[in-house]
Formats: sequence, structure tokens, C-alpha cells
Amino acid sequence: MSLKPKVALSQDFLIQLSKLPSNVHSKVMKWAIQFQSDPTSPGINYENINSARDSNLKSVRLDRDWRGIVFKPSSGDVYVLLYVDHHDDAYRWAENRRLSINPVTGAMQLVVIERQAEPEAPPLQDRPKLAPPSPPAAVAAPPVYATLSDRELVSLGVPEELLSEVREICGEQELDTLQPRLPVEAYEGLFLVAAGDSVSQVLSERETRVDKKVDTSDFAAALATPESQARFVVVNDDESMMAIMNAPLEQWRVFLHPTQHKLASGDRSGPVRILGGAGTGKTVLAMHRAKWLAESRTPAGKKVLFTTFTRNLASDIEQNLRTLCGPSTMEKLEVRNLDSWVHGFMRSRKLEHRIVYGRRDDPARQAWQKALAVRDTKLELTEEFYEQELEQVVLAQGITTLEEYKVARRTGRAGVLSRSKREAVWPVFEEYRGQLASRKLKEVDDAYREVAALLADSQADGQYSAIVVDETQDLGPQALKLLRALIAPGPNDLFFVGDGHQRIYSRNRAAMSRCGIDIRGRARKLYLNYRTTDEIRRQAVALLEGCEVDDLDEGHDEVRRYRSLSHGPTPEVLTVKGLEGAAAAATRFIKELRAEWSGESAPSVCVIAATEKQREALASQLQGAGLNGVTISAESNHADARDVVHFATMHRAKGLEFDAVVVVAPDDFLGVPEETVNQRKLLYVALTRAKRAALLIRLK
Ligand SMILES: Nc1ncnc2c1ncn2[C@@H]1O[C@H](COP(=O)(O)OP(=O)(O)OP(=O)(O)O)[C@@H](O)[C@H]1O
Repeated sequence: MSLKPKVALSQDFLIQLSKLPSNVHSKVMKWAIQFQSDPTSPGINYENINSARDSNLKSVRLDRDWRGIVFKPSSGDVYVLLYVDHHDDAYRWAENRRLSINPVTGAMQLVVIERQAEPEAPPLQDRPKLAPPSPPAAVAAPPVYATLSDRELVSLGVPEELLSEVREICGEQELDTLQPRLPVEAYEGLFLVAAGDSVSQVLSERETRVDKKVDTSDFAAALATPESQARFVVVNDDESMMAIMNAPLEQWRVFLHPTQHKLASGDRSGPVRILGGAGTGKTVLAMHRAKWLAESRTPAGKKVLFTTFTRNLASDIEQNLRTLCGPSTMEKLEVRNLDSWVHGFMRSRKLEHRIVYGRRDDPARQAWQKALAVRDTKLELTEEFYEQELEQVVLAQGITTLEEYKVARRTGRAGVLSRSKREAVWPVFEEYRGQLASRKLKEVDDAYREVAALLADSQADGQYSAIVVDETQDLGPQALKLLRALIAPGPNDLFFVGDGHQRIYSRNRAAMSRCGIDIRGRARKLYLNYRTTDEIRRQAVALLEGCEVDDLDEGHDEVRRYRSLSHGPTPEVLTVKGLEGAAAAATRFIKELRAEWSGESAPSVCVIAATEKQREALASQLQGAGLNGVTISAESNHADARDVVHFATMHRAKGLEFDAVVVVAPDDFLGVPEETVNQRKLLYVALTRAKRAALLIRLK
């Protein structure tokens, strides 16, 4: 029995497919499907490309004008659809490209060679490190990678063909210029080294082994590496081929970053925590992980729980999971925001309490006012003090008795509170809980705590095979403890993704290790921003300068190491007086953008405001200027709405993305960094929702 040859598609092929006119698109689809079923068919005529650097690249005729470029090595049974274009363009594309195998990582890399071939070099291991060349007199910055050996650079993913160009890089800008020609892992490795990491740190964090013997002619083996799968996908049947080709731009479903790939599958001995700045593919990874867990580690009768903080985000994720997973996998997945899960659990146990999320509205407001009425006025503590003490100490730590309160840690709270003062303060909190109870209400943190206790008492775990958590930064200590109680400790139990820069519910600062979640040895990071242009990312990061950011545990995180893959205009920052001025600026920006992008399908745009009131006012003014809008609510993101402007509060925009955003920021959000950390984080979240363009309006 002869085995069917391996057929793969490249990322470039799919991107190109998405740009083809529809009559050519269907022709290419038909051809590609035939090709997939038998690339050795005598009907396929592989023509040599005389000027090609790589003799394994062949041209295949699709019709009089169009050509496919295919990789067909002289030995081995691997065929890769690399590109499609008009005859001359396709040939030009193929001329200076080479598909080779990285001799250290074993990954397949498509390299664009712009320079003349260099003289034959000795094998990697024999090559000495280059002494740092003495810089030319006029050049200030020395080459960044001069002290690394060739082998070290290649182990980061740098193709041998680009070594000399990498060696000449003297700064960030030059690295960014070379980025489109570098494999994603090489670009990432290089900027991490430039930021201060050692090569071995980079390799060990990304779990890349460099001690294997690599056969640089075995393309079938090379295709199996996570690095190769970041840009090539093997297709085994018509069905999967069609699914991929019908949504060529849904790259996240097919091509994972090597780190996403490694973390999405395979067993982990306990809780995992993934950090990553905005847009680094944390949700994508979480979805792939949930899929793998559901398909590979979930016995009949159990499910994977995928949870997050906000309701509209959970429904967004569920929709995306439906495009990633078949019905049988979806049956093993439960996607719910944590509050809705708790609500459901309480109802199933006939617990009648309603959950309250704040004290602004009745009846919780009345309960809080009654509680404040019992305070000891001699202490001269403000209402704000009591409220913050309640949220950040009493509720967050699940303190239910004066004895516990007397010895509680008050991390993050200003000023020392003596035991005697604590005794005098405590009755307010006790009264509040009593007032809530008489109204059949419960604070959300108390609900988490009590449900966790019920689970522990009833040994009711066992319904979930694993739990995947998105937006972990917004879950406080009691929420984390509840998640811990929901599943027995063991392999693959908990998988968290999050970003301390995006904590927008500041009361929910938690350290995982203090909630029974031990991530030691299982903490990883994603560094590449797939969503936002680097110009927008930098603008957003600049807002957080001087703000302390945690790593969801007891350490710190920093933004220096993150980078974006795309570039665009630097976001405009305007200062205007009043909402009318903001609405006028937003209208102009959106209309100009629509005119500029008129050749493309309607861009998605979101106007993001700090409060519901401002959001409503802006929506009505833009409506008056002829821009129809929809409001993003807890129930719906209106993701399918076309030709409308979306309106959201900063809290509601979390986790979403749009081609462009207009962020309307009250000017006091940008006060002294230490005093406006929470507001600045909201702005960071809002601005990083943009993929290509952003306008930041400072509202005086
Ligand atoms: N491997 C990938 N290839 C291509 N696109 C990707 C990949 N991973 C993520 N993306 C895209 O990048 C964007 C951001 O991804 P995602 O929402 O998962 O990031 P995130 O880290 O969860 O963002 P945030 O924290 O800002 O909400 C999405 O458009 C997603 O489709």
C-alpha cells in the first residue's frame, strides 16, 4: 500500500487567496482540492522556474494567466502550496525565495533572499563567534547581535541565509525593517535578546530543544515542528482543506505561534498561568487549549469549563469556539462568565439570595447607608475609607469575624489601623452583611466564598475535567479560591490567561499563590501582539509609564518585551473642550477613515467612553451627524452589525477588537501616574482594542 503524499498550505498562500477576484478564487479552490487529493496526478504539470534560487519551487498552470507556486522537493513525499498569482508576479515571487530547514530547530522556513549568495560557509558548529566588528566612525550604535555565535542565532530561528543581515542590526528600527523577512520565532527571539534575555533563557521559556540531530532534507519531519506549524498547515482531506480555504483570514484557527502551539496541547502537571500584553493571543490560546482538553482529556460525563469575567466576552468566546470545534467537542465545553456560573449554582441549590455588585443602587445602597449609620464618628474615617476597607480587605479576604479582621493583612491600604481601631470599625461591616441578609442579598465575593465552602463540604467536584480561565486579572481572591475548589488538584486542572496591565476592576487584585494555586514551573508568556499596530501599542504602553503592574501573583510584569507584528500611523491625540467637541472630532475621524478605506469591506469602528452617560451622549451626537450606531451591552457585542459605529464603555470594550477605535478620555484620567493607575489601565484596554487606527481624545 503506498502512503498518500503529505500536502500542506502556507500562510502566504491563504493570504493571497483572500485577495483574489471571486472568479479566480473559485478556480484556485477547485484546483487546490484536486491537488490535495493527488499531487502526483499526471494532470499536474510542474514547470521549473529558471531564475529561482530554490530548484524545488515549481510553477503549476491554473489557466492562461494564473500560476500556483508549489514546493516539490526532489526527494520525499511532501508538497506545499506556497503562492498563487498572475504568471509574471508568481514567477517574480518565487525567484528569490527558498524553503529550507533550520539546522538547529528543525523548522521549515521560507526565506526571502535579497542579497547575492554568500560564499559557502563551514558547518555551524565549526564557526567561531564573530568578534564584534569595530563600528564605523560615523555610526554611534554598535551591532546588537555581534557577540552571539551563528549557532545561537540560528537556534533562535534566524535562517542561515539572513545571518549576515542580522549581524548588521544596530537598533530596534533595523530589526523592525527586517521583521517581515524573519520567521516569527526569530523576530521574537531577537527582540527578547535585545531586551536583555540570554539565548538560553529564550529557548528554555519557549521549550525549544536544540540538542536533536536535524536532517535538513526531511521536510515531512520538519512540517511537524510547532515552528513550522506557525506558517504551514498540513491538510489530510477535502473537508479540512475547504474549511481552511473558505476562511483564509481566520489565521488564528490554523496557524498558532510556536508558544501558543506548545501550550495548547500536551499534559501539564498542575495549574498554568500565561501572561501577555494586549493582543498577544491569550484568548486564542485559551480556546485552543480548551478544545484540546475537551477532545483529549475529558471522559464521558465531564466537561471543560471555560470561564471569564464579563458576560459579553463569554458569549463572544463561545461563538468563536463554535467555529473552531465540531458539535461533539462543543458538547464537552461549558462557556460561562463566573458570575453566571455562581448564579446558576445557587439556584440549583435553592439558595435564594441575589448577588449585588456595588452599593450605588437600591436595595444595596440602603443596606450600606444603614451600616454606615452605626459607625463610630469619633474615628473620623470617611465613607470612602469604609467602602475600600470593605472591598479590599473584608470581602476580598473573606473575613467574617472580628478576630480574623484584627489580624488581617491590609496590603495596598494606606495607613496602619491599630487593633483597637479595627474593633471600632468592624461593626459597620457586620451590620452591612446583616442588612444585606435581611434583604436576601449577598456581595459577590461572599457568594464566591460560600459556594466554594459548599463545594468543599459536599465534595461536589468532578463535573469538570479541566477549567480554562480568560481575563484572570479581573478575578479577585475569592473568585480564584472558588475556581480552585471547583476542581481537584491534578494534571491539567487549571489554565489561566491574563494581563495585569488590563486589570480594570481594581478591587480584584489577587495573588494566585495565596489562593491555593501553585504555578511554579508552569508560568509562561506570550510576547507578540497580533492585533494592534506597534504604533498604537506604543502609545497605549506609554500611558502606563510609572504605573506598577503585577504578574497576577506576587511578582511584577513589564511591557518592555512586547512587540507588534504590524505597523500603521501613530494614533492622533487631541484635546477638546466638552462632549460636543469630542463628538465632532470622532465624526471627522470616522468619516475620513471610511473614505480612506472605501475600497475595503466596511471597517469596524468603536467609540469608547468612560461612562454610560458619555457613551449615550456621544452616540446621539454622532447619530445627528449621520453615523448610525449600536451599543455594546452585557448581552450583545453586535459583532455582525455592518455599516454602524459601535459604542461601548471602557469596561464593556474589554476583550473585543475593532479596525479602529476612538477613545474619549476625561482629562483627569491622565493625572499623576501613581494616582491614576486604574484610569490609565482603562485607557490601555480601550486603546488596544484597535487593530489599525486609533484616536485618543482628551476631554477637558
Ligand atoms: N497565532 C495567531 N495568528 C494570527 N492571529 C492571531 C494569532 N493569535 C491571535 N491572533 C489574533 O490576534 C488578535 C488578538 O488575539 P486575542 O484576542 O487572543 O489576544 P489577547 O491576548 O486575548 O488580547 P487582549 O488581552 O487584548 O484581549 C485576534 O485578532 C486574534 O485572532
